[in-house]
Amino acid sequence: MKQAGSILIVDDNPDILIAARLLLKQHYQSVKTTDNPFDIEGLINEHKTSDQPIDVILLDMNFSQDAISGQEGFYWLKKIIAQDPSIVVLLMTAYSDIQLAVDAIKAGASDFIAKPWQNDQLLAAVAAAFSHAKDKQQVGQLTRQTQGLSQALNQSVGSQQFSFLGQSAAMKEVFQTIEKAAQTDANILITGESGTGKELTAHAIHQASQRRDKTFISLDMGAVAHSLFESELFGHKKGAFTDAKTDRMGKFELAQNGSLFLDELGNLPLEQQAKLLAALQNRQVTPVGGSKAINVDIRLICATNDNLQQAVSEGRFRQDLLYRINTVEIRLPPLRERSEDIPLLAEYYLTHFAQKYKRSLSINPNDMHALCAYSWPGNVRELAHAIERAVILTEGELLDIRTVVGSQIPLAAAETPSTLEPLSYDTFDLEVLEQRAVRAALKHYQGNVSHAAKALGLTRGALYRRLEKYGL
Ligand SMILES: Nc1ncnc2c1ncn2[C@@H]1O[C@H](COP(=O)(O)OP(=O)(O)OP(=O)(O)O)[C@@H](O)[C@H]1O
Repeated sequence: MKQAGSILIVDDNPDILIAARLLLKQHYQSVKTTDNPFDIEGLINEHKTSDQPIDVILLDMNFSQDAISGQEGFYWLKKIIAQDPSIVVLLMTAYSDIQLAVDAIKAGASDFIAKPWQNDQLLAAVAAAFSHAKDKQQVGQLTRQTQGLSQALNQSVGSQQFSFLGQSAAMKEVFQTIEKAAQTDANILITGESGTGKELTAHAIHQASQRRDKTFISLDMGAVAHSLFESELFGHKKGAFTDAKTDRMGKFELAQNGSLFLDELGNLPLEQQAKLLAALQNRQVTPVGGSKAINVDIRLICATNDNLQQAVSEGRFRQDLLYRINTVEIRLPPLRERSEDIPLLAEYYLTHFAQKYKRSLSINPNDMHALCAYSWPGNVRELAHAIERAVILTEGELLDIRTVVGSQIPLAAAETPSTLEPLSYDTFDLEVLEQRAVRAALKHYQGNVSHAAKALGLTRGALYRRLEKYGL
């Protein structure tokens, strides 16, 4: 059986080309020949975009008639190495000269063959060249992976990992789903408003999975220029576009055997959505400017604060891609719907930032109620930032909540239901009055369903049913 691999033979003597080709063709899948060294560059490029990039070149050292210095061989050898350092070059000359051989190897050739050759000698030299080529390709692949990983690492320095906390029923359900889904290789879609902890959830899934010892790679689609999506996801080959100075691995390859987290997925343009879908279906990616598909084994975790179902109905997102990525969906509730978590989070971030800024601070219980009553439109991120700001600005030992979100927090509001707007009695229709009470409570508690429900003497579920009933 022929071995996979591609050889190019360059010699100005047609007899040599025919003899070498006939011999090597019996052993290798692709053997090309040329008598003109000026063709080399074009042939390398042509093969790069086909399925069989050239692995080994057998290169004559002298092309002009009677030339014996070998200088031409050295010239073309250097050009080949500059164009594609992963190609292995075997030099050939009719003038066996030990000094030439040493110089050729110093200049980057893998070996040297004297013409006329013994067939078994040539075959042994070519086999060694192929094994050298394989090593070089692996080293190149590992170098690119290391470069990509250190780049990804640099990007994540600064984005500190916090504990993932929650004691509300909603968050307990989220934690349970994470545990269950992490055991499988299912694609997971995390939805939720900004700052609700989607990125923390993605890390938690990776950590709870069998892939925890492999890489976790994330890509913020919101921060990538449209023209670069494909290259960021699938990588690119050198020269694929103006700025592609070297081969570069995409995030799929970097996440090989690990987890790939695509944040802000709703930003992906339709054209790239089709390519992402194909990559997920085939479990293969093809770098931009390349032709060889690479097998990938990743768990995909996506996050969005967009409503993707609505994006589908508006034609901004592909239905088939949505089906592919949301095998399991985890919805992170906004903080205002789980105010039971606020004391835990506030204490956690207070301890963290007090330690960071070397302060000793506590929160007044009344102020904790105020924090719970506030609607936190920026969710946990806003709460964490607010606590940090307050730790920095507070002068005494009690955290100064006013500095946290200024006048936005209705201090002690949770304790003064008398401040609710009075109901008007132009009717005694209980349904109308109930509707007004619901509206007033929601307005007063700035949309915080838990607090409004408590003030109305309802469970949250009962309040939700009324919201639905009255179309609120
Ligand atoms: N349950 C939680 N426990 C502790 N910290 C949390 C929790 N949820 C979120 N945070 C903190 O809030 C900040 C925002 O979280 P994260 O980046 O995961 O949110 P996100 O939903 O991905 O936001 P965005 O959509 O804006 O990217 C982070 O500092 C994170 O540590």
